[in-house]
Amino acid sequence: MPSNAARQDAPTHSDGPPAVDAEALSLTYADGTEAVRDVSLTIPRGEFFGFLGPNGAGKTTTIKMLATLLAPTGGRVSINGYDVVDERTAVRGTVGYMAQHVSVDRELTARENLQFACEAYGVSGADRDARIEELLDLVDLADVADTPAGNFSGGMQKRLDAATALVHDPALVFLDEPTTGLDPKARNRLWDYFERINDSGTTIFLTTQYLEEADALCDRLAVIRDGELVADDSPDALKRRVGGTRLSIDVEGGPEAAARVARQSGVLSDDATLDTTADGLTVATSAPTEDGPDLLVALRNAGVVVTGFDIEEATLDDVFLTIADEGSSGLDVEDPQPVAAAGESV
Ligand SMILES: Nc1ncnc2c1ncn2[C@@H]1O[C@H](COP(=O)(O)OP(=O)(O)OP(=O)(O)O)[C@@H](O)[C@H]1O
Repeated sequence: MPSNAARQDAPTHSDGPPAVDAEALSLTYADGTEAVRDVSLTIPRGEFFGFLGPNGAGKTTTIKMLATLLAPTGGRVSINGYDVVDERTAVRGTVGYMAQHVSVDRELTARENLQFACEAYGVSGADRDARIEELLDLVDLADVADTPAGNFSGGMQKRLDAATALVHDPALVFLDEPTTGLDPKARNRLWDYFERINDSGTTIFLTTQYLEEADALCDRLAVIRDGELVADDSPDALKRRVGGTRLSIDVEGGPEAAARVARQSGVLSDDATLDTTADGLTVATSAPTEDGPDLLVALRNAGVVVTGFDIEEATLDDVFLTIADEGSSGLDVEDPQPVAAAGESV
């Protein structure tokens, strides 16, 4: 499985204008739905960027504005240096778009699908054949280049679909939930492929339902909720902001006494947050190696019998749940709730 750590050497291609430079971007539909509100976002060239959010949050509306398929009703955005309203054609020449639903022609072979895409994007002459062979190799379809796409598995069709979005060698490619419905093996192969195109310098703007996918691939993530950006950071920084590490402590006789000891002992660090479970306590903390042992000692000294102890790293699921639980201000809160305040609700 790919990892962010392994990919830190990927080129960033920071020369030239950013891939995406949006300022107060907004879109209100004709029926009054404010789908996107005041989104400001800069994505440097070469970044592998993930765009996450619950259903109806405004992801597709945002992508459509960036790809010039919808005109913003407020704000401005330039793509690879071109304005999406005033320089639409130029923007389109620099972006590729892989929609959620496969759009390959099942009657045509893999090579014919790519030839068709070349015609659509105006790729011609000697360049065209070389580009097609290069893409067939890149997505591991060279051996089946002359097989109709209708005979391909779902994963192979997705790889072909992704290749068709790249025939004109775009600087930026939008991948809208590209692995939805694929089995884990097919998903992993597609991940390899996305990493390869990113390593070759293409900026990637990915939306996905799979947080594990975002975690594995993306240098940076933004989260949109109710049309507004509520987070924009690296996957690791987002996890730290929802508590970093969680201690889970099971006790005998219900959680109330343990929660009282934890609250009154004063051993937990200032940024720790305390919650109760059916079997005991959870403590979200950025200092697990101090808070864990100190709390266990305090509990033992107070006569609370500990029956289980576990340490879990925060995941992107926790980031997502925090947003769902706390509303749009969830991840804007830099300082988590202090222990004393959390204790009031115990
Ligand atoms: N053509 C439209 N007219 C009016 N409202 C729309 C239109 N398209 C989308 N919306 C609304 O705009 C909001 C954002 O929708 P959008 O499709 O951008 O969200 P999304 O994050 O892509 O959701 P999903 O993950 O379900 O695809 C939603 O409230 C949706 O109902």
